Amino acid sequence: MRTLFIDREVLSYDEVKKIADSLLAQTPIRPKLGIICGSGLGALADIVEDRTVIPYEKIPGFPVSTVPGHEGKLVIGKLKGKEVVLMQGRAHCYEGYPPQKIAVPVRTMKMMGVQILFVTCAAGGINDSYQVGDIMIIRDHINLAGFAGINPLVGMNDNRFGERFPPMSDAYDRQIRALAKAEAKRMGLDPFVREGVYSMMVGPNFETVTECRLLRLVGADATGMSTVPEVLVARHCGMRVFAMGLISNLVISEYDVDEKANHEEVLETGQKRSKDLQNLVAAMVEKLDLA
Ligand SMILES: O=P(O)(O)O[C@@H]1C[C@H](O)[C@@H](CO)O1
Ligand SMILES: Nc1nc2[nH]cnc2c(=O)[nH]1
Repeated sequence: MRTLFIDREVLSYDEVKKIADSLLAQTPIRPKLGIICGSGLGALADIVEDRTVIPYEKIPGFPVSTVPGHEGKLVIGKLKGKEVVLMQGRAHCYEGYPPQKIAVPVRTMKMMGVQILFVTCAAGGINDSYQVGDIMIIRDHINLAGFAGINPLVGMNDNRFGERFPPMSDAYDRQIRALAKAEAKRMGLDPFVREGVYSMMVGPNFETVTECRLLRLVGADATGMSTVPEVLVARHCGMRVFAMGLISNLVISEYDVDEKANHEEVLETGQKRSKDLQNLVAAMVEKLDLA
């Protein structure tokens, strides 16, 4: 097969299948739902029962998280009686991983039987009406990293994973977003729940003031350093996707002010909102049809 330079990071269909089979051999659970926990949001794993926990280091081919707030464990078990596989933390491109490597856990989940993927992240609020602690249901994204060629689908395409040119106009499942809004309302969380557009920069630095202003101009409501590669790969392999970002901080969009974005605030906000996120995810999972 002709190789592009990134192909050394692309695990083949058979290699991913091998990882999935070895994980399934360690548990009686057959997950249909996958969940990825963003920065400081790993407490979602606390509501998973009957669990098998496998550190990413023990899974050959998995990218290992290196940043605080990402435990780096795969948790397989039951949530509200439904069989799930949850990633307690993720790896990011800014840690030095090519996006093709970020794709590995998502494709592994698909081969384990996952049909629906929930993705969570921490994000900086750009929309003027957003406040720290808001939960933004992601309606669409802007793949700014993709504008610079950083896209996990770049490289030879194996049609067994998915088609060469996947559409992305319907990336975020309308029905599941409606379910999230309905459940948030029922639980009285609606004053904090928004729906908006997420933009992905690679990071690891937070944005400059002018970058924030640019992002606002192009229609982004919140910005982060993850989620998009996972969503692209999940849609490529035919999963339904739901994603939400916790507005962990507000971006700095005024020149010459003293405030600065920082990772400590991101983790603190995650802790404060962790119960609400757990409850919202649990309520949604209870109602999801995972036949
Ligand atoms: O994994 P997520 O996207 O939740 O993490 C965000 C982006 C950076 O990793 C970190 C910055 O504080 O939070
Ligand atoms: N790029 C970016 N990522 C974040 N993750 C959490 N907050 C932020 C932010 O303000 N900017």
